[in-house]
Amino acid sequence: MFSFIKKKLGWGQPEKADPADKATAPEASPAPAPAAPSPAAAPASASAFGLASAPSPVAWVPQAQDDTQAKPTDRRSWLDRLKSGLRKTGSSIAQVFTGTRIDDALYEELEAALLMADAGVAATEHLLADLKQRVKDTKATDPAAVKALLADGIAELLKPLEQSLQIGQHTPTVIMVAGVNGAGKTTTIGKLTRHLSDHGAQVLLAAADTFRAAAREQLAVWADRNRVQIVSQEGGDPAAVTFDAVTAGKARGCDVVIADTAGRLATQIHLMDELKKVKRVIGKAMDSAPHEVLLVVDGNTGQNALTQVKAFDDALGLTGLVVTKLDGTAKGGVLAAIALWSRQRGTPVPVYFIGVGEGLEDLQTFNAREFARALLE
Ligand SMILES: Nc1nc2c(ncn2[C@@H]2O[C@H](COP(=O)(O)OP(=O)(O)OP(=O)(O)O)[C@@H](O)[C@H]2O)c(=O)[nH]1
Repeated sequence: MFSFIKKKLGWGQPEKADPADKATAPEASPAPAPAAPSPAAAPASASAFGLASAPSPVAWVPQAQDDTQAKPTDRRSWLDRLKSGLRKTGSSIAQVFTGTRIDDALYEELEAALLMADAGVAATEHLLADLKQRVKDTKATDPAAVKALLADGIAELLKPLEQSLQIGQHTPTVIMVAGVNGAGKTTTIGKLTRHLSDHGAQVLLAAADTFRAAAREQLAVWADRNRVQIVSQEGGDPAAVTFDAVTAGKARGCDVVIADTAGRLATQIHLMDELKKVKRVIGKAMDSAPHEVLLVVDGNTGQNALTQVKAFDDALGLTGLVVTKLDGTAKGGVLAAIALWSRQRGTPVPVYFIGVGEGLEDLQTFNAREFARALLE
C-alpha cells in the first residue's frame, strides 16, 4: 500500500470554512471533521524530511519507496495480482528466452511476443533495437542475461511515467477525472479519496456525471464510506456542478476537489466538447485549476488504450494516467507504447497509479522496474 507524506508545516489545518458559503453549493453534504492525520503523514516538522531550507510549498508525495515500506505480505499480494494479471503476456515473452542461443530466430520470436503483448509496432521496434545495442555493449551470450537486458530496456523506457501526484500546492488541488465508460473512474476516485483522507486531507467530490443517476449514487456511496463531502445535482450541466464544487472547495479550505465525469468515447464530439467546457469552467471557478486532468484507462483494452490517451490528450491536455484492471487479462505492453508516445510528446504523461483489483488497497503507485519485471515473469 502507498501513502502520502506531508512535507509542509501546518498541513492538515485547512482554512476555516466560511459557513455562509455552504449555501452556494446547494446539494453539498455537511462537512465532516477532517480525518486525523496519521503520525507517519504528519511529521513534527518539515525538517524531518530535510526541508528546513526548502522554500517550496507543497506536497504530498506518494513515494516509490512507499512500496518497499509496505509490509512484505501487502507488497507481495498486490505484486502477485499484477503478475498474475500479466502472466499471459509474461509467459509468452519469457518463453522466448528458454533456449540456449541468441540468434535472429530469438529476436523474431521476441518481436512477435512484444506485438502480442500490445506493445505496438513502434515500441516493439524501439525495444528490439535497444536490446540489440545492449547485447552488443555487454557482449551477453546467455539468453537469461539477454532477458535481464530486455527488462532494463523496458524499465528505462517506462521510467519517465513513474511520477508522483503532487497534492498541496493549491487549496484546493483540483483533479478532473475522465475516461471511457466503465474504465474505472469512479472506483479509482473512491480509492484515491480513501488514501487522501486517511492521511488528513479534506476531500470534496464533484459528481459531474449528471447523465447517469447510478454514477452519482455510486460516487455518493464512496463519499459516504470515506466520510467526505460531495456536490451532486440531478440532471443539469456537469460544468455547473463542477463550478459549484470548486467554489465550495475553495470557500471551505478543502485540500482536494475531485471531479468525476461521465464516461464517453473520444469520437463522440459533442460529449468531448462538454468535457472541454467542464475544464474551462473549472478554470473560471479557480484561476490555476484544474491542476490535474487524469485519464483512467482500462489496461485490458490493449492498443486502444493508446488511442484513448492520444484523443483525450488532444482534447484536454492530460497531466496523468491511471491504468486499471491490470489484475485481469491485461497484457501490459501498451504501457511501453504509451511511454514511447509520451517521449515523442516531449512531456511525459505519467502513470500516477495502477489498479490491480476492486479493493481499496488495490490502487498502487506505478513502479517502472517492478512493472518491467512483472511483464517478463
Ligand atoms: N478487477 C478490477 N476491476 C476494477 C478495477 N478498477 C475498477 N474496476 C471495476 O470496473 C467496473 C467499472 O468501474 P467504474 O468505477 O464504475 O467505472 P467508470 O469509469 O466510473 O464507469 P462509468 O461511470 O460507467 O463510465 C467496476 O465493476 C469496478 O469495480 C481494477 O483495477 N481491477
